[in-house]
Amino acid sequence: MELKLEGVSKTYPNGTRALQGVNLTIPRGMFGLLGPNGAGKSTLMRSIATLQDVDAGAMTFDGIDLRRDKDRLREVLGYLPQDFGVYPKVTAWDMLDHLAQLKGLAQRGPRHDAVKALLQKTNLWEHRDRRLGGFSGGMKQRFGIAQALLGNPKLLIVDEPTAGLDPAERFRFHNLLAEISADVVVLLSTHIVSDVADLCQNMAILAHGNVVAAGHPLKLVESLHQRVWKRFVTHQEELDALMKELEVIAVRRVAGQRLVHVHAESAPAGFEPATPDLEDVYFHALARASKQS
Ligand SMILES: Nc1ncnc2c1ncn2[C@@H]1O[C@H](COP(=O)(O)OP(=O)(O)OP(=O)(O)O)[C@@H](O)[C@H]1O
Repeated sequence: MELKLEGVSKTYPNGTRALQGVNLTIPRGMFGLLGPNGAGKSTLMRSIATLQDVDAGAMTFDGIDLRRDKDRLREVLGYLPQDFGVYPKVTAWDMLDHLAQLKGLAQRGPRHDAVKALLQKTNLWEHRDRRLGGFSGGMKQRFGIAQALLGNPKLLIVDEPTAGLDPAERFRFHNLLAEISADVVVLLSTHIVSDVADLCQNMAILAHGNVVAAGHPLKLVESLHQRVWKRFVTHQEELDALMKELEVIAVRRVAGQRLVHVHAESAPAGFEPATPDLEDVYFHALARASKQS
């Protein structure tokens, strides 16, 4: 069971090339799709969710041709969109029950069993009679996952689900996704690097509609071993000079100071070795991509 994308391209009518020949193989488990704003993540998510058409390329999931058999894909798809809205005056139970009916769960008994199981799974059972308008951001996102899981999907797409969640809610949401991903393909789109570092067995980085890096997060980090160097800088002029001379991949704030990470085959003067992490992989891939474009 895998999702396969080959040469997927999409240009909007205004000429924006949102996807430029995307090739990806996405196996069972959590797959993280990282990219900055405008990289094309949502375009790709909506296209896989059969909500919009691509111009070229092939997309298949478990023997289903996504471009031809949209209805078959929808039967096995769960989708939590980026802008998931809820009816504020409706209770969690009533809303999920209604959505379950729309999903085709016609018989009351089995439907109620499914609704109950999903509210329990997402830790919302005790809040079932509360109106959705009173839910916190994290509770709304967990409700979003409950509705996406109706009908036991085999492919679950979640688009930027943790934006705006506090650390405790994010942690809870991560645990929920990790639990679900044992049985299904979960495609998580995000611009938060630590979401992918914490959760995903496989990942890709998208920039300007292109896949600029893909693989196992730890292997990608390993590929930068002894190639990332760090140094604190105090003055802007120092930083400007480094930017000109070296391949600066990130400037972070650490305890109020600026810490520069550069990519180089050996230590530049004044730099010491840094232990690379997924942020280095991400910024290095983006820097390489913007140089090439
Ligand atoms: N309906 C549209 N018409 C024209 N251009 C669009 C449309 N939707 C998206 N775009 C453009 O396509 C590119 C990719 O957008 P997309 O929303 O897929 O990126 P993203 O990676 O999901 O970014 P974000 O995190 O900001 O949602 C951007 O340049 C965006 O402005």
